[in-house]
Amino acid sequence: MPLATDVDITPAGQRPDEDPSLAARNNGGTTPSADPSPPGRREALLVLGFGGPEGPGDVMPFLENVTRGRGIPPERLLDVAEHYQHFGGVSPINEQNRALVAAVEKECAAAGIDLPVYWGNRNWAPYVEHVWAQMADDGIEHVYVFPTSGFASWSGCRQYHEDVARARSVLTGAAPGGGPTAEKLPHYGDHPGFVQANAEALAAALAELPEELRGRARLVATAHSIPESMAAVAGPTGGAYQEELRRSARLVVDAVAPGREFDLVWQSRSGPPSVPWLEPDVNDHLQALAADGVPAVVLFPIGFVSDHVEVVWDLDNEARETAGELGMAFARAGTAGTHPAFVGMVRQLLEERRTGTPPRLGTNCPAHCCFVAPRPRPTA
Ligand SMILES: CC1=C(CCC(=O)O)c2cc3nc(cc4[nH]c(cc5[nH]c(cc1n2)c(C)c5CCC(=O)O)c(CCC(=O)O)c4C)C(CCC(=O)O)=C3C
Ligand SMILES: [Fe+2]
Repeated sequence: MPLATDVDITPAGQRPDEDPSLAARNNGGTTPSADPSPPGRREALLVLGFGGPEGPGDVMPFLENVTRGRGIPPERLLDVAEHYQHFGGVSPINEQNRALVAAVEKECAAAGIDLPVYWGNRNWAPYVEHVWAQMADDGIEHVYVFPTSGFASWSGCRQYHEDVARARSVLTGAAPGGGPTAEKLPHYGDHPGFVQANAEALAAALAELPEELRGRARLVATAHSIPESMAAVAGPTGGAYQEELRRSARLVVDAVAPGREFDLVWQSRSGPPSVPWLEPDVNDHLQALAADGVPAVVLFPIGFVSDHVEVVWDLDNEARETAGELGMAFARAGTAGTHPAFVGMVRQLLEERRTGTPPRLGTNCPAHCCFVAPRPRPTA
């Protein structure tokens, strides 16, 4: 399948360019149909990930892909590059997504669903653009897109729609219509499979604490901070990022300790200090808890689906160190990963759409939903 020239000549490490007109396009071309999957249509599932570097030389080009045109200061990039270099320049995220794909393939096969599963990324190879061309080549006519993010916001939902639209827009030649049609699967932070995977992890983390501290430990959900301006427009009526995360965390805590108090705080803030992002930061929050005499904390990163760099660096190193300095006991719950309940959820979301369950939030987003205007790209 030939690709548009500007994509073909994209050097390794540089993401194929974005088409700014996509930002104004409803849904990025991923509107689901209300009908069930027609018999005989050749379909696939695409696990759409964030992407991450696979070696020291990949780190800076990866970071440039992620932050292109987003006004992130160079000092911040150098700082984050160091986090990646602590892991030899390799993010665990790609291996984790490969494992998820393998688990979902197995799950689908066991359920008698005969459908290929592909994997593509926004910010690193295999780029979604190239996987789209591959799927077109393989004769796929329709793709269900499962993003590795279950919540609203430009970063967590709309950008995945835009990734698909970009991938479709660069296809030429044999598939001038953009190759297979596409639909994104819905938000899943409140799905019983996601909740069960996180609840079991939270229970296990709580059990790591000395017994006498478990009852007094504060349960603290974390998610990626985003700019306040992005949070204000998340979802059809705004504020959906925090709302969905809070609901998800509530369901997880209730599955472990019904009605128990918890906090929702933010991690991994980026951007210049002059731009307000969601607060409090998890480290500041630990300070406040310590000042209140809280002796122990259990963090559960509800906003992420695997233990990637944001989790293993920002929580297992930075937040753990903060807690240590404050004399608080610390435990961190694992993410959904390849928990069977989470893998089963992916199959269920797919089956629901194939049998015509009405689209839910995250599938058929209205035009203004989560919309963040692209910044002008820096000129060379
Ligand atoms: C809401 C959200 C999620 C959850 C939803 C989802 O999962 O999609 C998420 C996930 C992730 N974020 C990740 C990494 C990064 N995010 C960055 C920057 C940013 N994230 C943002 C938001 C989010 N990010 C925002 C608003 C920015 C500022 C730039 C912009 O306005 O777009 C930067 C730039 C450097 C910096 O941190 O400043 C990096 C390196 C990784 C990969 C980890 C690995 O490699 O293991 C993952 C899964
Ligand atoms: Fe991020």
